[in-house]
Amino acid sequence: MSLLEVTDASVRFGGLTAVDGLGFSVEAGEIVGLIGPNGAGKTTTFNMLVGLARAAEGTIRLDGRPLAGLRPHSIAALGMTKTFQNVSLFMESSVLDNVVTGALLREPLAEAKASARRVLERVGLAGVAERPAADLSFPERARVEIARGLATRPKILLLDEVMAALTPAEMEGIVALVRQLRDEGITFVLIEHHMRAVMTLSDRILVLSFGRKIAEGRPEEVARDPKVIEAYLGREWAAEGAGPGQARP
Ligand SMILES: Nc1ncnc2c1ncn2[C@@H]1O[C@H](COP(=O)(O)OP(=O)(O)OP(=O)(O)O)[C@@H](O)[C@H]1O
Repeated sequence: MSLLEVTDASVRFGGLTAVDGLGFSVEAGEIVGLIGPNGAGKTTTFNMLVGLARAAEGTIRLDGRPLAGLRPHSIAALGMTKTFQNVSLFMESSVLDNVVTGALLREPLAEAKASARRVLERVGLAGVAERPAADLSFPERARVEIARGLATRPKILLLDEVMAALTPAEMEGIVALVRQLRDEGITFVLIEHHMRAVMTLSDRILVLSFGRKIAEGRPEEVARDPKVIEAYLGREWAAEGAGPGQARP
């Protein structure tokens, strides 16, 4: 049995089908990349998985358990949570308090604080625990976002563009952190527009276009798939070759 199994899932917003008959599975210990053009349905897929968007059709199972009708906190308690697109920390709050919000899912405040400190140690941020999140560098903020997810003690953590604001050199540290966390037993699905990062990190890649899965396979297979090059990669490779990634928010 796969850790996560999605079968024929669709999400609609009025007349728009943002996720269209999607099926895929994720094995425990994998790092799976989710790529595709803007508007392809990647974030909606994550929202559907964690209970923030309702699947009109299809089934989602975590460890064999159907998630239909469950709210985000219940799904997080079962072991799946996501980070928010482009990092969305409480900037005025301390790094520690940002991470405590994740730990409070499972524990009362005093224990949650102790757990959050352990998580900050794990991601290399123990030294900045008391600082406001706004004081941190972009790579440190990406670590806090990951730490907040980790604090919920996920089996599977969905990362939504946590590297969006990073330079290629800064991404290397996050890539190494994700690998380390996977080696410690956490499964990842990541949405990322930085192709070098997603290609290096992922064991397997799913490609979405207009809400449908158009390809799936090992990074090198996906990278030479003509459908993927046409729908997405041609543009992304060209953009990366032309200069630095996205502007910082
Ligand atoms: N809450 C919503 N209400 C209506 N339409 C929505 C909503 N959320 C997303 N959509 C639409 O659903 C489609 C898929 O959007 P989604 O954000 O999932 O794409 P994405 O692949 O994550 O894009 P990006 O790479 O730009 O983040 C888009 O057409 C988007 O405009």
